[in-house]
Amino acid sequence: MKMEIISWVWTTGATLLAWYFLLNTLGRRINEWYYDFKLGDKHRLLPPGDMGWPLLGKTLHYFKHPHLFVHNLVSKYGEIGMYKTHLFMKPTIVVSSLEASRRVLTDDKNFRSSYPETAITVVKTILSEVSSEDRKRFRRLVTSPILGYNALAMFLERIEDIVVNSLQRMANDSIQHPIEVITETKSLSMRVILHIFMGSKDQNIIKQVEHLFSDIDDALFSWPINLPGFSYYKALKNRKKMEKIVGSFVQDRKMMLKNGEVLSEKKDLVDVLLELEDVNGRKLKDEDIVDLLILFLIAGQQTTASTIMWAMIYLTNNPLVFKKAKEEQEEIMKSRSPSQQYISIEEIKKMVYLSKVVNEVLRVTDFSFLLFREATADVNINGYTIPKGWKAVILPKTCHMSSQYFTNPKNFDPSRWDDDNNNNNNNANREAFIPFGAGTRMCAGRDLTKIEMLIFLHHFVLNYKFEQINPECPVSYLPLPVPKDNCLAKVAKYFISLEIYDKIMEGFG
Ligand code: HEM
Repeated sequence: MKMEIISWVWTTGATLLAWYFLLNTLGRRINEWYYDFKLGDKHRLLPPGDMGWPLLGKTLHYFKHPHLFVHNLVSKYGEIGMYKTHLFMKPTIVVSSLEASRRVLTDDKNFRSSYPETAITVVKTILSEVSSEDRKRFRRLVTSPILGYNALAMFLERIEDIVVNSLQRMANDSIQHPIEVITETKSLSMRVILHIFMGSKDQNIIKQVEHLFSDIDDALFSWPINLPGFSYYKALKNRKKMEKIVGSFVQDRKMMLKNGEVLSEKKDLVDVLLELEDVNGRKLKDEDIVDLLILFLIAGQQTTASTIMWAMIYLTNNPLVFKKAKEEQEEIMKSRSPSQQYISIEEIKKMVYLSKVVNEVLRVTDFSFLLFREATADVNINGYTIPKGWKAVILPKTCHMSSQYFTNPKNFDPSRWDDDNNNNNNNANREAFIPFGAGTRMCAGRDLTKIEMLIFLHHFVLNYKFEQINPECPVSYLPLPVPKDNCLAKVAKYFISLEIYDKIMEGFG
């Protein structure tokens, strides 16, 4: 009897295991067979890769660890630069080589922007809706107030006030308890965008928008389920409320502009947008302005917040870099006239070393968001085909961490950006530096981000110290890379005196 039971357990176990392997192998092949069949002979020109399970594809692998997902494809199939897979319910080619990435990002004829459904519905950007030629002209118009250091000069004082208040608040709060740095930098970057857009006069609206926005942002890459309890549902509801609030704000502004109540030197971005006209004398519609604000917030808040937080971490962990950056800022302060209160554009241009720090932080930060395109025709790159209707996705970090383009890519070394770089250990290929994308869709907020970071780091290296409570804390990568404890840390101002500073640090030790 005992022998029979043992034999039964063995047989059942072995049968289950065999079924598991059979189903696993078959299940994973079904997607592949389905697309091979659909493409006919063309499937022979697909790059190698793994299509994963039907519907789900490899989406969960991407969510688990975006860089590891791409890294695993490269390790398994070799450095061929393109791999087939299935993400967000669509057949997809992951593009990893610099040449292929640039080709996809800059070829507007054969590729269109194509983000997952949730992102498109939540953002609803007018920038995607207009045709290619109109888009270029329109984009130039609406982004001109925030592109270029000279255009941004009118917002410098405002940005600096927000930065100074934010650092001061971090230091004040740190006296009581450690703070979550990412929460602070998110609030900072949101305030910068809202103040630039709406001005500081409308604190009440800014507070309401800030509150509603956090749920919109969270739902960007969620499942598109529009039912109570799901984040997508909440995001759409909040978006509607936000449209109402910002819509009535835009109406008021229109009235003020009409009555000449807005002084030209006190203009906010919304005033500039309200006055814009295209070549045919057409003005932006109110709802376009609301869409643009939401687009700027979504595209700019978390990205900048995360980069500022990582800049604090990298500078603190690299004391020699910190010292060099501080010396440069001290030099700038020495040559400033006593009556000058705010950082000027000329001073920003003198922050040469700090700009290299910003570049290096942007290079090493683990941004995990993919840039999504869809092929509008069959496209051949290096002998492989991206079939019409398939997505092509790019993870800029793959180029940034490739030793082909950056020697010792894991080293944090701003001097790799020196113009006369003789440092053979740490070199940089500028062509491969694509944190803001490339082509006609390149980030519209890149100059704003750089200026915001330079102003922040100027004050940070001159006046503050920062210490993480859990420096070894693991990182979560989506939607953006942040230590899992939200970067719990203490921030202290130098001039409290080092003695008091040490006491604060001891208190948290
Ligand atoms: C560290 C900060 C930032 C990073 C890494 C970043 C990155 C990017 C990237 C990679 C793209 C290209 C997307 C694509 O090709 O599909 C993009 C687009 C965009 N970004 Fe940023 N961004 C940052 C900050 C900002 C800020 C502060 C703003 C505005 C306030 C902004 C506004 C935009 C807009 C409007 C687009 C869409 C442009 C278009 O479709 O024409 N970004 N960003």
